[in-house]
Amino acid sequence: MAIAIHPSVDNGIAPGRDDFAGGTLSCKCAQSPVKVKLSAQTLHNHACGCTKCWKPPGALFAVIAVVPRDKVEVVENGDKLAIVDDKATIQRHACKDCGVHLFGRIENKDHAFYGLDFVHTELSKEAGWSPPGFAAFVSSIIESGADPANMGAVRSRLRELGLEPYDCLSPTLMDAMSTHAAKRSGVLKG
Ligand SMILES: N[C@@H](CCC(=O)N[C@@H](CSCO)C(=O)NCC(=O)O)C(=O)O
Ligand SMILES: [Zn+2]
Ligand SMILES: [Zn+2]
Repeated sequence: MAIAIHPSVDNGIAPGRDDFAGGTLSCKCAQSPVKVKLSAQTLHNHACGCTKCWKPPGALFAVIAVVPRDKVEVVENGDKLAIVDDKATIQRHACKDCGVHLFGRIENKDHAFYGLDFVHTELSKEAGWSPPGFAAFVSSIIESGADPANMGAVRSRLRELGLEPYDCLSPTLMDAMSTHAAKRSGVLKG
């Protein structure tokens, strides 16, 4: 049996829709779920193996994308949200009852990704979200208890799904972070 990565990718990855303009995320509470409206398509969707991103029960990876923060609006039951760790770079706003993360926000204005919120589009009923394109922080699954001896098989399965595995972010995103740092230090002009 193939290694289960995440329920939204294990049976094939649904394609995105070019004209897709957003949808509503709901937490897992049967009563009074928290709802967050996203008024844009997401970007840079990826599987993430880090210990901090929310994963559904049994999943090895989270699936997480970004969306401009001004396109994110809490529309129902926002009083149930609390920040998981206010010292983290990404402040994850989670439902206090079911534990689902509705959005993760960077408040540091100097961060390369300031202005983008992190979201899990599997929490929406709408179809057409951008599909995940790579896997980040793959080695980090060991920090959540995955068997180090199984990492070859995990990386093979990710490649089979078209999710190139990296142990940090993708080269595109790492280049964006380093470009931001080089501009801030003055090494790069412009
Ligand atoms: N080994 C650590 C890595 C955690 C980590 O650096 N996670 C990244 C990616 S999260 C979305 O892709 C990150 O930027 N974290 C900042 C934060 O979470 O605040 C681990 O697994 O914990
Ligand atoms: Zn909830
Ligand atoms: Zn993560």
